[in-house]
Amino acid sequence: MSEACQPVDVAVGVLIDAAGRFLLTSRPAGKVYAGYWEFPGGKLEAGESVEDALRRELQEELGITIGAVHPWKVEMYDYPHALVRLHFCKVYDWQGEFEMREAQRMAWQTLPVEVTPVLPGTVPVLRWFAEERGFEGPTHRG
Ligand SMILES: Nc1nc2c([nH]c(=O)n2[C@H]2C[C@H](O)[C@@H](COP(=O)(O)OP(=O)(O)OP(=O)(O)O)O2)c(=O)[nH]1
Repeated sequence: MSEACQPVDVAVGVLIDAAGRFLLTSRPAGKVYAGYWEFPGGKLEAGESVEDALRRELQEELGITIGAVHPWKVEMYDYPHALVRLHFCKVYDWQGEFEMREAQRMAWQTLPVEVTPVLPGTVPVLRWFAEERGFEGPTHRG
């Protein structure tokens, strides 16, 4: 029971390209919410900072080396499987070719997001983008 109350810290990368599009990736088979679209990232390992974890995860999952990490917002989300604390960071530069090392899919998106379904814990980010960009209307389908 006590484990369920302890939040799991997750580093999440919001990659933004020169055209203002952001990168979503689908969750691989075998994970909870497989097939749902999210921003790439993963859990912090013991002793890791958010930035360290993000660099490691994006290298492992996407094969890219990221440049500066800009912390954006922190959001808690209470799933049936876990309470997560999501550390969303903006990233504007990276090196290397994208490789989907976990057989995920990737999609550069703008508002409204076309891919579906979107992970519940990802939806707030789309609202923040909408506020920043003066976008009105639904941010995603479904
Ligand atoms: N990467 C990512 N995770 C998110 C987002 N929104 C959201 O609620 N989450 C949740 C889903 C999961 O419960 C958790 C991330 O854990 P994960 O299982 O993907 O992390 P991981 O890659 O370290 O996985 P593993 O090594 O334990 O298999 O955060 C998001 O936008 N991106």
